[in-house]
Amino acid sequence: MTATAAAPSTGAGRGAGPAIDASGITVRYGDVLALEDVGLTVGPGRICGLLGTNGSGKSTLFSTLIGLIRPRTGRVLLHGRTPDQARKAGLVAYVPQSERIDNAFPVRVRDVVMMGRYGHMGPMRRPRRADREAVDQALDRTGLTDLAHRQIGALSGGQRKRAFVARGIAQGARVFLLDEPFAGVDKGSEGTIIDVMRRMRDDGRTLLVSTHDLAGVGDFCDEAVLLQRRVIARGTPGEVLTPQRLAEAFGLGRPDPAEEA
Ligand SMILES: Nc1ncnc2c1ncn2[C@@H]1O[C@H](COP(=O)(O)OP(=O)(O)OP(=O)(O)O)[C@@H](O)[C@H]1O
Repeated sequence: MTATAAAPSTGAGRGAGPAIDASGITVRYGDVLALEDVGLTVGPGRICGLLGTNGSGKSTLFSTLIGLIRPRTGRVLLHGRTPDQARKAGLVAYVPQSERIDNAFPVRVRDVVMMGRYGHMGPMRRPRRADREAVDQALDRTGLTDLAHRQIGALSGGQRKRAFVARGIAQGARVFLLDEPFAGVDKGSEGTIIDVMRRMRDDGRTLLVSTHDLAGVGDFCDEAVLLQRRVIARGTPGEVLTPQRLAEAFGLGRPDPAEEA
């Protein structure tokens, strides 16, 4: 499946073309075909669920969207910019499954969120009032104001995820790529993360969220993509999460050495 063609644009707000526009993406790791002709278009202010079994290519797609992997074929535009341009402009934030943070590392939540402002500061990285205000707003948006002075290592997994989302908000990112935000968090934290995501969408930000939580997808996603090396289905959660399509995705999830060659 390929993406809807759209004229590149330089804007990053609502109504300025797709926030995420990828087409014809093929990625190989040696002999392993990880993504094949993948297309994805997500409009501004939308939450899109990225669904697929282990090994279906979700992390590879994230890495491609953020420019860490150069696809063999295909094209990615984020708000009309290449991944490198979008990253340099701070337009995109990637929240991986587990941040490599040493729990004993003495850094407060507020410091982590302030890191999102580094691109806005001079070489001395001395925060100005605008930086402090952006951090306060991001902490508020993610419900972390009361934990701002807590050590990052003293947070729960869900709170830590919110701290990294807050860093992206402070940075001014418009596109968020969230890799398994619910992994290892309890139901209460999951609800809080969903509230945060909805608020971000209401602010006009765009979220691509990989998840195994198929039951919850209809609750918080406007649209969904079912990935199994290729795009098997995309549309509303109701259109995508049909028993037949899920069976297809999970059936295709079994290794097929002949196809991987
Ligand atoms: N560095 C690598 N070298 C070789 N093969 C890789 C590499 N990274 C991923 N793969 C393979 O590419 C395919 C897609 O992997 P990817 O990590 O993108 O899947 P995923 O959907 O994110 O999986 P999970 O849900 O387990 O995180 C898999 O077959 C995987 O084994």
